Amino acid sequence: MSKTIAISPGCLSGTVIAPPSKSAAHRALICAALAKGTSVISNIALSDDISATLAAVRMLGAEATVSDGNVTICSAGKRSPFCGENIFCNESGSTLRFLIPILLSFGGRFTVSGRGRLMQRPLDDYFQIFDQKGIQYELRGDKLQLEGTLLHGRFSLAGNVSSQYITGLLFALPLLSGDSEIVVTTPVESVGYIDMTLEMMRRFGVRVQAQKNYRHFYVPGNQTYQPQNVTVEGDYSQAAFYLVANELGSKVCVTGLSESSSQGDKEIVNMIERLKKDEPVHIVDVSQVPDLVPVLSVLAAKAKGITRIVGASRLRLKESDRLRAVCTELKKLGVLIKEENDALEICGASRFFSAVVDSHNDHRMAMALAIAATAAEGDVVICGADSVKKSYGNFWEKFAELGGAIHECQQPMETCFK
Ligand SMILES: O=C(O)C1=C[C@@H](OP(=O)(O)O)[C@@H](O)[C@H](O)C1
Ligand SMILES: C=C(OP(=O)(O)O)C(=O)O
Repeated sequence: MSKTIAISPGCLSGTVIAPPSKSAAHRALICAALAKGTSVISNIALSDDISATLAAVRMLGAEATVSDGNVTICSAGKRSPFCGENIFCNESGSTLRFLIPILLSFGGRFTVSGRGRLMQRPLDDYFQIFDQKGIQYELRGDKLQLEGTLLHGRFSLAGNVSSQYITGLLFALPLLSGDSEIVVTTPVESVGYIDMTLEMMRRFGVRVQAQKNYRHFYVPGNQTYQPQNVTVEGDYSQAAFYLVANELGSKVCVTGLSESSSQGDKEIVNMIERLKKDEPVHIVDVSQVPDLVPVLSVLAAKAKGITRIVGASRLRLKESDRLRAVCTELKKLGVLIKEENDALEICGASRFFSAVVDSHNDHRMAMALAIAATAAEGDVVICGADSVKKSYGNFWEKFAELGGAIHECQQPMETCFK
């Protein structure tokens, strides 16, 4: 049975260390697995997504030992072709899309699988590449069977569905026996994530030339990842929950964030400043920072004026259809909000009423609703609250440590209201 949590209104206060960046952790673990030698990746939190990548790293042939938030990875940097292995990615889009080209660089026959919504999230740009490159594939339910070997050459794909395809190719192509290029056929969204990939690859000694505003990448082949020790920096997309809570009256000091970070989600700091301005309409383009939308919507509901969150079409392709989920759940709290194809329009100065809301099995929804609950006028009950473990396993413990008034509910739901 999934967890249901009731939250009584009240501000949070205290200090919290931003959890390690999930995006940086995926990248560091993968680069370490591709390097020949020993790398130590420090400040790792074993969320479900990172655990999935860690398991995949072991399937790449690396030994990985976890101790006290540090992962020591000892790898030969390569493995023999696969013969029927299954790589389970749980619900992690990053794990799935980053790993597919890497696994194909070793070649053979294997399955990648997932659960929840994962295998329904788009893979079409990869399928088009497979059709062109003679890689066999069959998607059946939660399992994708693959057979073939990735060869160097020219790869073209769209830039507005998921940057994770580009990251996956960038990781794999330097391992191939000749040079490659990636041609991106539409303007690139989520550029900050590509920067994080290129930065991590540079740290592991691998070079790529990004050209024409990320529409073209030249990737020399025959490169070798060099082992590296990396400390994963704090996560701005998670810090965003506390930073927004502060705008709703809380006093949380978030430590462990790097001001020089290449995380696109650092933009939350500027977005908060913009929404403080007394303007009738705020237009916020989220095409580079999709993960901020659930909590940004909570902020917009309390800001002055109307906020239009635009450039948000890919939000429908995440753990939930996040445009539908945000709209449905904020409406239950009493917010005037409208969903469009690729946008949300939110009326500010809203009151949040007592309600039973649902996370849609989406960690960022659960956490955004928890922040809304701190400023509500009565208890808010969140169903599917354990979805937070996808990215932030101890979110509820931290929330309680900061003074969040939560209690776990037993069914039936009415017992949740005190
Ligand atoms: O590369 C990454 O680490 C990520 C890229 C983004 O996905 P898209 O590029 O598919 O928008 C983001 O939503 C996801 O949480 C993490
Ligand atoms: C979309 C997310 O992750 P992923 O794509 O890796 O599942 C997320 O963390 O919000």
